[in-house]
Amino acid sequence: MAREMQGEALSSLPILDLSYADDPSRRLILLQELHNALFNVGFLYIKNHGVPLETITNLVSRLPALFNQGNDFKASLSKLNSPHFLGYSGFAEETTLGKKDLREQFDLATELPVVWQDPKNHKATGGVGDRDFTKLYWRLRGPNQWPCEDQIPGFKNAYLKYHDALQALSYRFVHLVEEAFGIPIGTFDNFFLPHSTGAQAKTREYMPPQHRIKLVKYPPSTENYQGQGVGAHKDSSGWLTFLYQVGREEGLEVVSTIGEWILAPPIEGTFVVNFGNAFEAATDGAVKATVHRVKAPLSTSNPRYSIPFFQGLPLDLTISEIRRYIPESVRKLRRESGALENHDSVSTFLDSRWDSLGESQLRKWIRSHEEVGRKWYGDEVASYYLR
Ligand SMILES: O=C(O)CCC(=O)C(=O)O
Ligand SMILES: [Fe+2]
Repeated sequence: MAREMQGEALSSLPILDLSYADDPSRRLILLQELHNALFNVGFLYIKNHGVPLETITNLVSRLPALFNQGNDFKASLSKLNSPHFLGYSGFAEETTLGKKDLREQFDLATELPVVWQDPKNHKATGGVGDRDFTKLYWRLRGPNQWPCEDQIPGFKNAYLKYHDALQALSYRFVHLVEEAFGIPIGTFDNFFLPHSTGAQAKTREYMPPQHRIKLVKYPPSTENYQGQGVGAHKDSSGWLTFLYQVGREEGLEVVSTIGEWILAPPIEGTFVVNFGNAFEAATDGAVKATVHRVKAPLSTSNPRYSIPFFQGLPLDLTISEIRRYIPESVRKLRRESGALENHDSVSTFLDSRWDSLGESQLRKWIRSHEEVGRKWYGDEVASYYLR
């Protein structure tokens, strides 16, 4: 409790109590706070979110053992084994803004089979209905690489439970966003749920998406300066992000509305929620994908662990399709407050080549893991996306 109060005092970001959603006398307060967080801040905490503490602890308690495994274990789960960019990437292997990110990570996702069809073996119309599974971006979808059960006992089960709880939370949260947008609850269900009856007439059926979860470790710095855990960025892996910050190690910072870095410290019992590039693009910038970064822990600190859940979208969905669901009353909020920011990552969606989520995701993954991209997609494809 003391910790929670300290955190709340430290952070100037809004903390929304999701239990208000079930209380008719307070629901409106929650929706007003959400409206403010969506359109004026772009970053928020949620508490009383309904994810059982045990579900979180079961996964979190296995992180030290997972990251303490030796190089052979980590190499056996390397992302290089996976055309889906799922698996381990080592310390300082990623760069943001031209600098190494001082973190290591396991990328996991919704456990799903491969759907991609190799055009060499299938006709180009080899999809189901109007879906063409020979499109290269479908190759992003596929199963996880799992550690051996005897090496990290209970890991797979703990991960799957955590995934399902976060998926459910994310869908529930999207319903609140719909309400805050003033559109019927369930409008976006078509994107997430199989055979949903959706609140609006369907344009077409989508395949429920694959969500991504990163398990991240930021070790204490070995030098006397504080390096970059991850450089300033907007999230590009999904629609909404639900971040769990483990323990008490601070480091996450967010750009405020007046352009200053503010701390987003861990607050017990909360998730941090923020919005990805696709969300910013779909709302014409009315809801911003807020820039954030993580400072590496000091040499005297403990390691910092975090678990971002990136809510996915169907790969064959386009930003123009999503825009059709966003009312003018929402989109004009941005236009009233100024011009669209010229961020490459958001304006990417304004280029018709990357308009589909699949194209933009394939581009993003190849650009951040070039070696994996070249290995599984070939030099010609990699060069196309790296241009
Ligand atoms: O580790 C964190 O707290 C944030 C990580 C993050 O922003 C990301 O991986 O996109
Ligand atoms: Fe992020």
